[in-house]
Amino acid sequence: KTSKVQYFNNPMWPGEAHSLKVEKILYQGKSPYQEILVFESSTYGNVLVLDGIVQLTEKDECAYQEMVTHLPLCSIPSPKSVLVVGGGDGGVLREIARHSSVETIDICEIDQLVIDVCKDFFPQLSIGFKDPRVRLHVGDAVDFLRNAPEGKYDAIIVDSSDPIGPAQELVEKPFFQTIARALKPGGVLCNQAESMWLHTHLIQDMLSICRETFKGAVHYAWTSVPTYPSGVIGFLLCAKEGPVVDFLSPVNPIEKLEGAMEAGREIRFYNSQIHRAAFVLPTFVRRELGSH
Ligand SMILES: NCCCN[C@H]1CC[C@H](N)CC1
Repeated sequence: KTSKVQYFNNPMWPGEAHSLKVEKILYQGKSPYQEILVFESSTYGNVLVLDGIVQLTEKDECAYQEMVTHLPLCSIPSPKSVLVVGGGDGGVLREIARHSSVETIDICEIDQLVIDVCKDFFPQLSIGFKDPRVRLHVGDAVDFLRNAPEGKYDAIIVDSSDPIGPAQELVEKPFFQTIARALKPGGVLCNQAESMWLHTHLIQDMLSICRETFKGAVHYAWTSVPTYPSGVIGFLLCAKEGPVVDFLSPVNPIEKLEGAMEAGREIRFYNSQIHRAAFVLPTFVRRELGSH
């Protein structure tokens, strides 16, 4: 009756696969950048797949979108201008909207079709585009950041897919240098940074690039996302030199946020304790990443 969809038999995670039971295929298409699939799963709600890689499911997207957003934004006193790279599903925008100190939210997403498809099939995420502070730029973030004014943003969130498709350039040093230039002194970057079980070499490379590029704190953090390969995903938190940022003690705790309900849904995953816990690393990771 219903087929199983195998994912992750992909060069990013050789030798492993993860299946989700498919109730119904809702959309299949191809943009100039990637293949796009949306299906209704039997236990995780609707699922978004790009080039055969699960990007999000309705059931567990809260873990990723809330952590990738609140780890940086709760680490600085009063974020005003924020940039999202990628994030075309709108979930990160929904989370940023909870921060009433934020005045402008720029988003640079390369694929208009992802935005359109998510508006049709993921209303709980695309609600993020409704916030009046959001300014959408459809195009390549490498160009966008190269042309961005110096010192414009308090926070930049790179909500990218994996570096084997359109997101390949987003893990290279020149890109991080344009991010550092676009941040205010003491500004912060949060970058999607793959799994500690699968990609410590890639994480090491990104960490050394970030330690050279950002003179403030640089930390790896992680969280649980059951439908991502190995069930966990990481984040790189980087601070530009300037007012000191201590990622491990949130100065702007989420509990204070009055905007919680404005985003059309209360917080489901993030809290101040899980913020601190995210930076606690297993021994093999500290050894392999040269724990700082
Ligand atoms: N905004 C949806 C999350 C996009 N982030 C990536 C999805 C694919 C994963 N392998 C890595 C994170």
